[in-house]
Amino acid sequence: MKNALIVGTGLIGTSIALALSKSGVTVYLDDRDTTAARTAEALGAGFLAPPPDRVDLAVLAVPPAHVGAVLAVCQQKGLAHVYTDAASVKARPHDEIRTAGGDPATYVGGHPMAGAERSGPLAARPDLFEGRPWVLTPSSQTDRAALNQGLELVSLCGGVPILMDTDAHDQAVALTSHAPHLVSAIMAARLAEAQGEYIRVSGQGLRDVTRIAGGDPALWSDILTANADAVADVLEAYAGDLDRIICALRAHDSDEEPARAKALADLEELLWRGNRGHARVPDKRSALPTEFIAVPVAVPDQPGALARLFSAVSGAGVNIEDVHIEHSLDQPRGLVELLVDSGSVTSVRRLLDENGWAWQEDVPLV
Ligand SMILES: NC(=O)C1=CN([C@@H]2O[C@H](COP(=O)(O)OP(=O)(O)OC[C@H]3O[C@@H](n4cnc5c(N)ncnc54)[C@H](O)[C@@H]3O)[C@@H](O)[C@H]2O)C=CC1
Ligand SMILES: O=C(O)C(=O)Cc1ccc(O)cc1
Repeated sequence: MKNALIVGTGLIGTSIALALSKSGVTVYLDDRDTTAARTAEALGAGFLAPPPDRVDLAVLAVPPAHVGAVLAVCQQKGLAHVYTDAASVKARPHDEIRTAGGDPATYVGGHPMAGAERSGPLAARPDLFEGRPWVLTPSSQTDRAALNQGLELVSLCGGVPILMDTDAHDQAVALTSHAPHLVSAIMAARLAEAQGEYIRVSGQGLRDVTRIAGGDPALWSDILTANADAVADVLEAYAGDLDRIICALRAHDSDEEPARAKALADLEELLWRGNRGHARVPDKRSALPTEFIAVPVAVPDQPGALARLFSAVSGAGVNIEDVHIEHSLDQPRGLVELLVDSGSVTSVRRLLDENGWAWQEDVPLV
């Protein structure tokens, strides 16, 4: 791929543009919000100018409801040889392409399974898609060349391609992304009016399960309404579990021994099933080929402490594959887990010792 056009320079479009520019692709930027497009250009994502000739690929990183119409306009102008999008739902945009007068042959649907709860170009990162699944949804009308260009895009962004049909994609993300987003919002919504005194008593777990509730409500209502039936099916299954658990909690101190036993069995069954489901959630580690070790390090809650830690470790050319930070509110320190290649652990520990960092026993992750 020599050149590309990104339409929609928010979080996802700018992240794709940054990754492509880093790989030497000439990137042109377009957004109906000129501030977003200028910001993306200032970040080094590409050029805010119409492409002088037809580009190899146009990526439409606009909200799902806009994909069909934007594609039809871009195709009418002949801006690119091939088109893809990044929308979190696939069946409805695909149908809308036909009604908007678009050509399905030069289009392959796409959905990178990476993002954030923040929107806009300032939240973008060139490594956002590194090791992450990226679904492509070619239809029977998609040209082979369009699929190949989509695969090249995924590869240039460091993603892991997964081919699916649009309905299977939408059912999958209802389970893994859309219904979980709503549950996160339901939990966070309970806190909106709660007493401040209660909110103070919050642990890291609450932060984990409510993080995605910070997402843009306008974008998420577009996503959820475009996949409404599949999301409602998953919520009904959650409701079944909730009903059973409410009954179990109400019956746990019943006078009847069989009722107490059933209540406990129902509660434990859900908790064990939860453990099994949690163990199946893939993360970056499972997409990476080598064995990684987590090295936990105590880090003081001081300005510049993280920067000093990273520069100490990267001194030996060690690549930090991932970082988990456990903040302890009201504590003068946090725990930072550095994820490194097993072959680098000895040098990492030596560097930490030499620079006065307290590390704990390493934990093999795979
Ligand atoms: N936020 C996330 O974590 C993820 C989002 N996605 C999908 O990526 C797409 C973009 O989402 P974000 O980057 O998060 O949103 P964003 O709000 O950060 O960026 C969207 C951009 O599209 C522009 N835009 C809207 N309509 C337009 C139009 N008709 N023509 C030109 N520009 C237009 C907006 O001005 C905005 O700058 C959405 O379809 C979303 O479903 C996919 C994966 C993750
Ligand atoms: O913030 C996160 O962790 C996400 O999982 C973001 C995300 C949001 C929407 C998508 O369609 C895909 C990924």
